[in-house]
Amino acid sequence: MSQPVLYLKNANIFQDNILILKNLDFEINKGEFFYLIGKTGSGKSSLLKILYGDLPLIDGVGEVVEYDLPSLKEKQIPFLRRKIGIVFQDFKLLNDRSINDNLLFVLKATGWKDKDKMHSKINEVLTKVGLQDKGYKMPFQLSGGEQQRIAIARALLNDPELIIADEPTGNLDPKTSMEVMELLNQIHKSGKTILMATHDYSLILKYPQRTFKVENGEVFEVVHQQ
Ligand SMILES: Nc1ncnc2c1ncn2[C@@H]1O[C@H](COP(=O)(O)OP(=O)(O)OP(=O)(O)O)[C@@H](O)[C@H]1O
Repeated sequence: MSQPVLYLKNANIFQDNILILKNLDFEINKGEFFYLIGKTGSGKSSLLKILYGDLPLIDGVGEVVEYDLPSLKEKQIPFLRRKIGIVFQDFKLLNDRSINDNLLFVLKATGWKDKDKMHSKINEVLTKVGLQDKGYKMPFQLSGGEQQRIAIARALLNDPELIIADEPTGNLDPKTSMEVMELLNQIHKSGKTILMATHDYSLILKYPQRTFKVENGEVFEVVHQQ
């Protein structure tokens, strides 16, 4: 039987006491790949923030990777984030250190201690994204597409149950966007659950997956025409 990695029921999402999304009701099962589409300002990021604990769920019920959202405590958030890999539009790499040190920083911050295990994990995730020979470089020495692949490698470090990608191709040219999509697809095929927000319909047409649309404060599933 399929198992939900996340669900929201009767959820209303607020930013600064303003209702942004109402009556959300959806679930994502293990191994699925979902898009969240919608115009700028429609509320995609707000919805994702609820899911990774950056915004509290104050109205409605929901669970993400076995964490109950309405009762989520501040001190649980780092543990929730270990089970979720998050990829942002602007990569969010630390520019004052090498790629290896960026990855090492995350491992240490999430409780890893054994040096050999950390090095082999870094090698494993860099190999997954095809950048095993770039670990010694500084982020600014890499192209935008390479930086995003490093950000995806970073998201994989703790073997997350869910990957949340917020406009991961938003800063990339069309060709590089396709390369990042190929990589996300490959990661999906390896068994990961992915939820990706985008406003780029051409990506969805090229890589069709189940799609939720955010519009006029509501979220509903879009049925693709075959
Ligand atoms: N921290 C905040 N405080 C108050 N209002 C906010 C905050 N963040 C977002 N909003 C408002 O919430 C609404 C939804 O924003 P959100 O960032 O979720 O949209 P989005 O669909 O992700 O758009 P984008 O693609 O531009 O990020 C917008 O009207 C925005 O102005």
